[in-house]
Amino acid sequence: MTAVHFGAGNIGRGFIGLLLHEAGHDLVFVDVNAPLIEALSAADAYRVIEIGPGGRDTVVTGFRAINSADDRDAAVAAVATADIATTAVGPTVLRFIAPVIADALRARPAHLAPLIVMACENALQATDALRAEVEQALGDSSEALDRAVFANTAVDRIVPTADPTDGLDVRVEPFCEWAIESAPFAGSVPSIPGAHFVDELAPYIERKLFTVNTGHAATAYVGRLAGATTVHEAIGMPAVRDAVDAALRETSALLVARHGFDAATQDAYRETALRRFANDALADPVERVGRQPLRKLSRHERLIEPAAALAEQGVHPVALLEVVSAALQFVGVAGDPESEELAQLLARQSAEEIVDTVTGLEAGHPLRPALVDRVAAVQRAR
Ligand SMILES: NC(=O)c1ccc[n+]([C@@H]2O[C@H](COP(=O)([O-])OP(=O)(O)OC[C@H]3O[C@@H](n4cnc5c(N)ncnc54)[C@H](O)[C@@H]3O)[C@@H](O)[C@H]2O)c1
Ligand SMILES: O=P(O)(O)OC[C@@H](O)[C@@H](O)[C@H](O)[C@H](O)CO
Repeated sequence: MTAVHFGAGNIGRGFIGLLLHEAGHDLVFVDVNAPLIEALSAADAYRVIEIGPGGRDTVVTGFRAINSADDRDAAVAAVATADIATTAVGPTVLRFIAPVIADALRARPAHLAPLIVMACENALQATDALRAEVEQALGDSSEALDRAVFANTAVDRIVPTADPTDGLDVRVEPFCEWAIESAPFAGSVPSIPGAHFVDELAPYIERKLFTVNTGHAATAYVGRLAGATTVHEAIGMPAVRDAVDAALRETSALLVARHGFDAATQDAYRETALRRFANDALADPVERVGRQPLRKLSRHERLIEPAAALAEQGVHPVALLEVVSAALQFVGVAGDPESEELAQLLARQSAEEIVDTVTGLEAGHPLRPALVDRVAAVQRAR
C-alpha cells in the first residue's frame, strides 16, 4: 500500500505521515522545499518525538520524497498509482496541488481502486474545496473524478515550529485526533488505526476549529499584545487566559446549541484545549499560531464564523470581537506576507471596506456594525 502526502512539514511528518506509516503504507512525501526533499531523500528514518506528559518517541521509515517543483511528472506518476493521497500544505495552497492530482487521475490505470483523497488542513470542508479545484483542473475530462473518493477530515495535534537543529525529527504534543467522514467510502473505510471514522464530520471539525483554533488564535493575538512570545507564556498571563476563556465560552455556547453536544463534555473539551496550550515543552511561537491573519479573519474561519453565527441568534459576541481587535493588530510580523498586507489595508481602506475585503461579512449582517466599529477603533489607534 502506498500513500502520497503533499507537504512534508510539521503535520506531514509529525502526524499524517506517521499515522499512514503506522497503518502499513509506504510513504511518498511531495513538497516544493528543495533542502527538505534532499534531506528526506538522503535519510531512511526520522523520529516523531512527543513532548509533554506521557510522551513517547516513534521512528518513521519506508519513505521517499519528490520535489514537485523540479519533477512534476514524478509526483503525478506517484499519485496515479497510489492508494491514498493526503495534503497538509495550508488551505491557500490546495489550488496548486489540485492540477497534479487531476493529471494523476487522468493517468490512473482503470483496474486500480479509486484513489482516496483527504485534505488534512485547518479549514471547514477542505477536501471539498480541493475536489472543486481538481474538477476545475480536469476541465473536459471531469469523468476522471470517478477514479477518486474524496473525504473531509479534521486533524488535531499541536506541532510547533521546527527547531532547525532537529533535522528531520519532529517534536509534537502527545495528543492527537484525526476524524474522517465515513460516508464517501460507502461502508468500506480504509484501515488507518490512528484515525476514527464518523458519520457526520461537521460537529468534529467545527468543535475543533471553534475551540482549539479559536482559543489558540485568541491566545496568540491577545498574548502577543500583552508581550508574550510563546503560547504557553501567553496562556499563563491571567488577563490573557480570561480573554481566551471568555471567547471560548461564547463558541462553546454556539457549539452546544448547534450540534447538541453535552455542555459538560464541551466544558471538558475546552479545558483540555487550555491545558494543551499551557504545555511549555512546546515553546510554540505566537507568530506561528497567529500566522496568516487575513485567512484567520476570513468569513468561515475560527473568529468571524462563530461571531457571525452568534450575532444571528441575537447574542453579542463581545469576547470574540475583542480577539478580532487583537487579530487586526497582528502587523509587522517578519516572514508573514499577510501581516504586511493587513497593515497596508488598515492604512489605505475604510473600516467598511476592510470588513468587506478581509472578513467578507455580508451587508446588513447583524454583526457588521460592531465589526466596523472594531476596525475603525484599531485604525484610530495606529
Ligand atoms: N502545525 C500544527 O499544529 C497543525 C495542526 C493541525 C493542522 N495543521 C494544518 O496542517 C497544514 C500544514 O501545517 P504545518 O504546520 O504542517 O505547516 P508547515 O509549513 O510545517 O508545512 C507545510 C508544508 O507544505 C509545503 N508546501 C507548500 N507549498 C506546497 C506545494 N505546492 N506542494 C507541496 N508542498 C507544498 C511546504 O514547503 C511545507 O513543507 C495547515 O493547513 C495547518 O493549518 C497544522
Ligand atoms: O495552522 P493554522 O495557521 O490554521 O493555525 C495555527 C494553530 O492554531 C494550529 O496549527 C494548531 O496548532 C493546530 O490546529 C492544532 O491541531
